[in-house]
Amino acid sequence: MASSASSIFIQIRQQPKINHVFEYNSCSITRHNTDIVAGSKPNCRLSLRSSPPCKIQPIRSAHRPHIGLESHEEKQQSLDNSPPLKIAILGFGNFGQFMAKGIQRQGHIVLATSRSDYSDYCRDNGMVFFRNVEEMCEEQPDVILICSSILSMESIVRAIPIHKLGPDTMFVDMLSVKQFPRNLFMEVLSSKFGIVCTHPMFGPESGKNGWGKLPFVYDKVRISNAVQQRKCNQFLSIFEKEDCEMVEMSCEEHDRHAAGSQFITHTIGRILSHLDIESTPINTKGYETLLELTENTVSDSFDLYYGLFMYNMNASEQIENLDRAFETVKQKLFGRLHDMLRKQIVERVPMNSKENGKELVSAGKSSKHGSPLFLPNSQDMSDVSSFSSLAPPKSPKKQPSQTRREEDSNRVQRTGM
Ligand SMILES: O=C(O)C(=O)C[C@]1(C(=O)O)C=C[C@@H](O)C=C1
Repeated sequence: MASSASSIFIQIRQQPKINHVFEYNSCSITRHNTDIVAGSKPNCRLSLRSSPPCKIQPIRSAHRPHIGLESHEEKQQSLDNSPPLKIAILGFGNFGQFMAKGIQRQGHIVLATSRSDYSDYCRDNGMVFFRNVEEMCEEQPDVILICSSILSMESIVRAIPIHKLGPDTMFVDMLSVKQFPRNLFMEVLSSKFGIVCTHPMFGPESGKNGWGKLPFVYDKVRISNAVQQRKCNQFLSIFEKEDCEMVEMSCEEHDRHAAGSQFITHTIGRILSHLDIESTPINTKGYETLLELTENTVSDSFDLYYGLFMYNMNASEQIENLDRAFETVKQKLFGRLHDMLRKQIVERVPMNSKENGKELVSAGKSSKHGSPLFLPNSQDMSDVSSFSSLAPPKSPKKQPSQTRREEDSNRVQRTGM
């Protein structure tokens, strides 16, 4: 049972070639080769009533789908002539709604369910909202599409009344990690169901101006027959037609790449957000990029970020890599300082002079030769944490004259270098 009575207005954008007529509670939905757009200016009006249970059925079909075609054109034509998919979205937050719009733009039927009630939104946008997943599954959707957060996927999938679904139902997820949903689907679903794991590498922010050229990753994990193949092709053609860059990739490979790219990006954005970086009157382009990155990152939920970490087995390694990289950069900086310091000591500071003491090496003081020395004193240097790997740790027993720098100086003196 659909949770709420809803009206859909169908507006046809161009003169269409009619391919199919669908019936929804005795109303016909005509599908055209061009767009079918739900909106407020109706060319025809449909009433979707909640009771008796809605059934969406093709009642006339111009062409039967033909699987196993040779040419790309033929395949595309066959897909265009196939009845639209009934795509049931589980998890209808910001991301689910964003995906639903694209799915609808490509002429497919969107059913949705979520913890929160989106019946008004769905009614206004020509989609059908179900307050519970049982009723949605009674509609026998072609595709069950998981758009939930990573953290809630398992409970959502386990709650699907699988016995109500038709054979050849395709399960698709759009989570930001891939091995976890694949393994879960394989564990929970019997072999008759098809599985495609996908990841649009964009979302409501990055895809707000269109999906063209944005990567869409997919892995056809299990396709058992021609009907599933057709549904899978039809589903993927949504993104092809939106001009996404289609990337077929295994779930393992995806997770490896995503940990080193998306997870690192979100981590840097979150680190920067803790610096409270703000716009200045003299922003460089690079800084503008950082500001934008920070803003985009923190506008995503922490759950998303935590999911990228917790459910991608490569993420911990990336955190460690990041830590090491930061240490390396610090050591490069302080190491250079150390070289400079040594040079100053070797070439310009009289080693046996009292001037070698704390007063002389303070910034701005002059050496015996009259040139200023801009070096921190030994105490300051040994306080710099990264420098400590270049100099031995401070020992309370040692006198200041016994720091590594001064030991070096003494060695230089002794060897006459
Ligand atoms: O566009 C946005 O709002 C996003 O945050 C998209 C974004 C990302 O850029 O990291 C977030 C989650 C998806 O997995 C893919 C991409």
